[in-house]
Amino acid sequence: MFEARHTMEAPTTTSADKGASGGDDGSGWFASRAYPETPPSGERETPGTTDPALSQISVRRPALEAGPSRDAALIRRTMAEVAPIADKVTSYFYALLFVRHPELRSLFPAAMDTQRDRLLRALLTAAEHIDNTEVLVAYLQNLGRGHRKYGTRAEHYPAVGECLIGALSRYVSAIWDEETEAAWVRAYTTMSQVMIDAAAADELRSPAWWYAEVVSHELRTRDIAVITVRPDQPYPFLAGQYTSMETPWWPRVWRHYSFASAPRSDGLLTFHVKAVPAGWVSNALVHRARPGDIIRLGPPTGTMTVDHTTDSGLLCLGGGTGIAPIKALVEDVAEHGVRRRVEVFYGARTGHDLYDIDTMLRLQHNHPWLAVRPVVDEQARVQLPDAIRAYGPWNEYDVYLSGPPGMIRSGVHVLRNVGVPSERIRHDSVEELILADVQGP
Ligand SMILES: NC(=O)C1=CN([C@@H]2O[C@H](COP(=O)(O)OP(=O)(O)OC[C@H]3O[C@@H](n4cnc5c(N)ncnc54)[C@H](O)[C@@H]3O)[C@@H](O)[C@H]2O)C=CC1
Repeated sequence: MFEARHTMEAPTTTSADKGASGGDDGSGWFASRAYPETPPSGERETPGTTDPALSQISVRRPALEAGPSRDAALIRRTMAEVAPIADKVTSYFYALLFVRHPELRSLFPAAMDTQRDRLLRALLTAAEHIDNTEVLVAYLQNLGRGHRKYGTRAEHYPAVGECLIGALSRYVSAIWDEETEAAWVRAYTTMSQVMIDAAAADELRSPAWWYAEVVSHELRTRDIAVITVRPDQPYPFLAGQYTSMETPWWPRVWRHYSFASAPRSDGLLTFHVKAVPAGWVSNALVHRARPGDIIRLGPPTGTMTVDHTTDSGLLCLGGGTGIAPIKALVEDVAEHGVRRRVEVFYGARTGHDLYDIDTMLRLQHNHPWLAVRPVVDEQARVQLPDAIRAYGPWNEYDVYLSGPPGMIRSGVHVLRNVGVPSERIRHDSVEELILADVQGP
């Protein structure tokens, strides 16, 4: 069996679960420029610190030239080789991990099918942005914070890194050489350090997860429920963000749901859940959950939030349960009290599937700046994104897309077509959405 020739460096900050201090400074990444102190819009976090442990990391990080680096090229080449055989590589990786480190098995769900996609997605995303310090560091920090709820600790990262390199070297042996391995060791060490630091910093300000009690459960259609929960402690978030949820029936299986309301004074959180075929978590939430049940919530995440520094109009497209965060955004605009035009196109397959239309029409009734336009597939001659062509112009609007991945893709296409600049278009990652509805085996 392959043994990594380079030893994984031990993390430089102490474990996230030991109350270590740490910051979110991602300086010293592949490029020479420093990571900016202000995170991308919507990210709520404290600026980077000058923790001595971190300056130590900067020194130890690879000092590479700005621009596309040799390491980045080698990593991209590996990932291009891995892509067509991703399933095999990830299966082998987990086999290696659980044989060498059986104590880590309990951190993962009993059924590993969906987990496999997650590792690969994380790697592909990291490889894709390896030359874009800002995007990559923000992504990894988020990943590090999100890993706290799994019970991940700093000392787990070297084990994962060794098995990852073991799996890669075995399956891309044709191009694997010492230089490639050294590039992976450097990249993984740096990436895991960003995650560890972000987790440690997050530990100082918020719990790894929240317990929440279901306080109401309303079946709106045969397969859609509106569920309201009360977290056991304050849960700060922004309208337009989403969270991860674990039910008592499927331990360690987490699924993403958007907040369907802006933050409320009573602290309650509402979600719209559609039971998808073989979707374990969604079926449990729709058909099994009842008031009194206790679920777990991960931290809030996502950047599909309203920029309150401008008064541009908002164009919102919500397809199916994708209307949930759109409703939260409308409430957010209403609470800020600034008169700005908000146009919502709400798409569904049938009139019956417009399960939240009464709420949206009530909001329209109360707010003269809001227009809500239902688009029902079986009545409209065009699909949701195309429906916006009959209105506009939209090039001065900030646009929010929320719904199935196909709708997001075609929505971006239509919007670009009608002249909306890409920097004005916001939506959650399509990959996240695909994972949100992941099927069981
Ligand atoms: N529950 C939640 O909090 C959230 C859910 N989502 C995602 O929204 C989706 C909702 O699923 P369903 O309610 O079953 O929606 P659905 O599949 O019934 O689609 C809703 C509407 O979106 C439009 N649409 C769908 N596919 C399209 C395509 N390829 N091109 C153009 N328009 C298209 C159509 O107008 C359709 O009626 C899921 O993928 C879910 O992950 C997104 C954000 C939040």
